Amino acid sequence: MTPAARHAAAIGILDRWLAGEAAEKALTNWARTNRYAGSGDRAAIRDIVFQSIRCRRSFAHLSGAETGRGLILGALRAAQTDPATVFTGDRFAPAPLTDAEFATETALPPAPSGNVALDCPDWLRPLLDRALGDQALAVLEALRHRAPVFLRVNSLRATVDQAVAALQAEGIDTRPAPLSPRALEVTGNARRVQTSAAFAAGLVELQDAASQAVVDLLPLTAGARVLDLCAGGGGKSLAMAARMSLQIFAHDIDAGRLSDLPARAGRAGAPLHLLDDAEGPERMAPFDLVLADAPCSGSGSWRRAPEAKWRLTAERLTQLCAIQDSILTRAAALVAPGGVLAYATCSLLEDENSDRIAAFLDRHPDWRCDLSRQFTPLDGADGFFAAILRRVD
Ligand SMILES: C[S@@+](CC[C@H](N)C(=O)[O-])C[C@H]1O[C@@H](n2cnc3c(N)ncnc32)[C@H](O)[C@@H]1O
Repeated sequence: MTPAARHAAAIGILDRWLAGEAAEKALTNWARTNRYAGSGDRAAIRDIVFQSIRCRRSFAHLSGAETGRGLILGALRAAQTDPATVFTGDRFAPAPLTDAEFATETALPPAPSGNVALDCPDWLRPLLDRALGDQALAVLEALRHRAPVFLRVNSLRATVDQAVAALQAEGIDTRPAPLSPRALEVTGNARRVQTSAAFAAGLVELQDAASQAVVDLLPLTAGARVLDLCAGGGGKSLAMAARMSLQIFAHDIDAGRLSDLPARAGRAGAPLHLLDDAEGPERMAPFDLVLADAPCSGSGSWRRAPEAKWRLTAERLTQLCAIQDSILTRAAALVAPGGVLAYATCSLLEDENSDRIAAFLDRHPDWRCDLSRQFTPLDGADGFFAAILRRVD
């Protein structure tokens, strides 16, 4: 496909996204009905679509229209690319600019500023300012760009040097990521990772470096009984299993979220025990450490999942905070005397992080917070929060 044809495809997909369809679904549907597109085309279209979603507000401003066409016209203007090279009207390319679109071409709107330039919903800005202080602008700017791809070297299968060499032999370049000793940033051929022999053999897992750093903070001791209460895909369970020999129990309110975990654990050589509803966490309690990696706004990972930035509402945030409070209360009751409750989110907002810990400590005066840490994209990876809580004897 020509670059213009890829942009034409992105316009159609963005229109469907703006009409309410999830971006992944719109991309999949497009690929199903356009089977001539190769993997390189699909990847390029996906990049155009996701970058337009990240920068929805500033791109729409630059074209004066929040439509698929408007977002792509704004993207081209932001990149200082002549729109006429894409809006050619050739076969498979977008139609030439209309008179109205061309008018904004000759009299460009003023450069975006403030929250428009930062692609930040207005209502969220005070919350981000409160959480991030003078780093807010730099973090918001970072969230306008694509995230790096990180791997975790699975020490149950390989040393870091062995994994780097195996990846290199398959043409995948990496460099150490400073946030965690087993984290690698992929610097070349990231798209080959999931089909590589190194991945199939369990040498590496895809996992954000800050997510790995959160697991590094957990005060684990060999042989401990550990519950991953909100295990989801199991990324943190697998990372804990790779740190040392533990009895790990993985649970999620949505059992479907755990469905890939047995295969992932098998590939990684990580012994995990999945807890279904019948064999629930309460029946298997107490645990030496309970990790509550709670559902959240995902504001720390808006580079990877930018739709969430525009979907989040104040009402949804209030609901999430209530869910986080109830998960913390439930988790605390599962911890053995002298044990640890670890709380984590991939959020940048204090509302979901230190405020939830403060509210928990108000409700549970017999607990104290030993440590808390906020990671932001300025640390090099996704935004994450972690707090380590202990019951006071
Ligand atoms: C942030 S994700 C977990 C990510 C996962 N720990 C990882 O590292 O890959 C949050 C998970 O919490 C689950 N969840 C939501 N409410 C829950 C609850 N009340 N109890 C347990 N899990 C819950 C969701 O289904 C979701 O899978």
